[in-house]
Amino acid sequence: MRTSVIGYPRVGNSRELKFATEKYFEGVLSAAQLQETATLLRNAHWQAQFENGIDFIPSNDFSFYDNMLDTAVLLNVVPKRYRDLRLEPLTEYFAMARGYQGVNGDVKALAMKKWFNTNYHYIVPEIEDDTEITLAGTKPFDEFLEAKNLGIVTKPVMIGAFSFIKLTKFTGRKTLADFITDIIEAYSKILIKFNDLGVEWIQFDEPALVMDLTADDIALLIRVYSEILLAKGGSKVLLQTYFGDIRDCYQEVIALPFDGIGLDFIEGKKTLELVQRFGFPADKTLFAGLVNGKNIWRNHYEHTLHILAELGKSVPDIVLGTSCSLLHVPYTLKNESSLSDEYKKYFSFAEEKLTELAELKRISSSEVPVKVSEYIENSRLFQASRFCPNASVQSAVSSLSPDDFIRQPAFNEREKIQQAMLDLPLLPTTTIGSFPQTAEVKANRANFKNGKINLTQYIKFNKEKIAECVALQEKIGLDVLVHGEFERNDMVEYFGECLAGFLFTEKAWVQSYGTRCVKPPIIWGDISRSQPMTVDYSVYAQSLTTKHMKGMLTGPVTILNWSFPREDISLQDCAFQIALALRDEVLDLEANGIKIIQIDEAALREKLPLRKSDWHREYLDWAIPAFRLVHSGVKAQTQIHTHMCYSEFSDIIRDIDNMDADVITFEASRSDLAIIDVLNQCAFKTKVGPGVYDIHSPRIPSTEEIKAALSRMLEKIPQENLWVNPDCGLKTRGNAETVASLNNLVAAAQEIRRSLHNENICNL
Ligand SMILES: Nc1nc2c(c(=O)[nH]1)N[C@@H](CNc1ccc(C(=O)N[C@@H](CCC(=O)N[C@@H](CCC(=O)N[C@@H](CCC(=O)O)C(=O)O)C(=O)O)C(=O)O)cc1)CN2
Ligand code: MET
Ligand SMILES: [Zn+2]
Repeated sequence: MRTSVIGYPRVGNSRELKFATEKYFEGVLSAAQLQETATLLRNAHWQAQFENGIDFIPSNDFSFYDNMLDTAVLLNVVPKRYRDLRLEPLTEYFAMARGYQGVNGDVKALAMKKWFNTNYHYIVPEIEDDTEITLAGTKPFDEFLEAKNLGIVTKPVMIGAFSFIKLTKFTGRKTLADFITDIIEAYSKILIKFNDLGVEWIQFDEPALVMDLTADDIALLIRVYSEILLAKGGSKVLLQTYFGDIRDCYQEVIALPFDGIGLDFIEGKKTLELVQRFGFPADKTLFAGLVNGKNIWRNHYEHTLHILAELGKSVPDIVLGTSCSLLHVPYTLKNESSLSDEYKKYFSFAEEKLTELAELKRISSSEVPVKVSEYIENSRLFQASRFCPNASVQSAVSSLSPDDFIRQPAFNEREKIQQAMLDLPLLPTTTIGSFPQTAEVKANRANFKNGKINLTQYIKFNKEKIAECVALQEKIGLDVLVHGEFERNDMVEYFGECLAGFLFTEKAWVQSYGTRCVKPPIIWGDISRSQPMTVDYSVYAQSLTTKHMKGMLTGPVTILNWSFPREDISLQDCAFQIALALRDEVLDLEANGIKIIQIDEAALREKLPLRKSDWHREYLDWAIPAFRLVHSGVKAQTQIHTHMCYSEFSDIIRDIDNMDADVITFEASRSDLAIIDVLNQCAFKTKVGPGVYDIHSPRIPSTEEIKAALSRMLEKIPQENLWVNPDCGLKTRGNAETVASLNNLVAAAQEIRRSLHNENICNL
């Protein structure tokens, strides 16, 4: 049996790519130096896979920012506004990813969206009417040759044409029909080029096939591949799917002239059934995704070998692989020196997953698999229960009643009470919570962790930063203030560290977007709160100002979705455990005089099942109640805010309203305010702060630009319901651009307020 990896992490075992790229952005490293780091990383990643005897090692999975963006650039899908900047190729590439503000012009970044149900984000390509789609680059070919020169034969991977089309925006009058021939031709040229290079296998990633597909989608899939595959020559083509099963197109896919088909047996609930029911062609290779590419738990060999045996009954040629790219897991447990082996033996990061593939290959080739020592050792891990339960947490969850999920009084009644109590101006201005996590803020935390400073010194520094931040916000003229989140490494990891039931890693970084990484905590046991987590800092911040200070918490669904969850209890139970812990925190904040409390549910949309039929039953029916459980105990006077990143929620807008928050802020600027129409159509009751500028870019928005955004919002949103705020937290930004942007935001709000005031008087 052979083994395959769909994709490998690229940020570097010690985040080398992140640091090099950020230094390149600062002008400290040259493009050539950045390229050198990239080369070293690619080599190291191929080497690690080679040493584990992986038979199908990916190339072209490397990216300086994102693979969708790479594909767009390769296909010449570069919008005119970036081409007009006349920049060097690498600078133009980063201008699309992050925006550009410099001597050559001022252009916003392309939109960024969640990559299916992961915390990774991709750049949304834009095809304009005059876009000339053609093969315009050499990256996949160069990287194949680079590996070949090291003596490693790789399987180049590309985002497949179907997924590329589905995730790309057509911005002009023309539609897909006007471009399809060119897209097919460009992909055909890619195949011809691979064929010329003597590539044995090419992998086309088609995760979009696990979504609900229409008849038109299926027709498109068939057309695209019937034509592209005519060009494959001697090379073999693997159609790789992941993040679910391909129930809507399985029969069509197996009838197409692919040489291999990659299926996900982890998230694909129906994958095994599909293969058994409809069969698998004898002339094709099945790439069976059985080593989980998303979780960090050891693979259960007995289970995996059982599925392989089942498949073996009807499929002659099977390659064992990962269920998706390993991009979504950290590099290696070898970096973890504090975590005890008692825990570590249950975990498997990317490198350990390579070992698992190697071990499974060895075991399955043995005469008596159950006698192989690795098999025996693995079985032992799964025999005993490893969790130590917390009876009081479990009983609190099981005794929840429907009333615990309902806040009283109803929205309309408390809206009036809050209006009188809070005395806010029209179009109140606020921020999402975090202020820049500057080098000194990170260094303070690093020094405390390394024992260079003590707890008192650590807290003193954070309080000084809070005081500066409050003074700054007052100077800028914001209405509702925040403490700035200087004590938080990350909005999820911080709460994980405060709550019982979580485990932590030191270096287990996973890429989220561009150079930004997260270190998801691991849920090990039942979750509980042993002491207040945010009250001291919030109360201190409130003591410095007469304006309202927002308490700031991360919601239960987001904490769960951005952690590595345990797999022995349901996600619902886990979310309710977290919700109960946060509920106590909310009540403590309220009891200590905090009048506005924000409970971020940044990741609520992320784990919405990819298929509509699963949305409510499998997810929303517990996720929305988990949020409600956190805030249902507060008084009418207390205003509950929530925040969601990426406003891809038009299709679940009712559920969002049903979270029953008083105010929601969300990302809107980078997706062109598209959500505003939806809010209007569905008579959304919650007050809204659609972000007026993009914080993922260092670009400073002008006052005029923000005023234009607000004017557009006011066409659809009643003025008394509108808040003014950036898209998301400011932690990734620098101080200078933050102050400039917020000054413009407040100026824009004040000007619009004045014109509304005059209008309101005229209307009297
Ligand atoms: N979990 C999560 N997912 C999310 C978001 C989020 O905020 N959190 N936001 C959305 C966008 N995604 C984002 C993901 C990461 C970051 C981000 O800023 N990450 C930071 C790391 C944040 C962090 O954990 N910082 C730690 C560790 C900092 C660090 O690198 N320390 C150095 C040493 C200290 C120094 O730099 O001086 C080290 O460990 O080597 C801290 O501050 O304590 C980064 O990549 O740079 C932002 C947005 C969606 N998904
Ligand atoms: C990714 S959502 C971020 C919310 C958080 N309160 C912050 O401002 O950083
Ligand atoms: Zn956000």
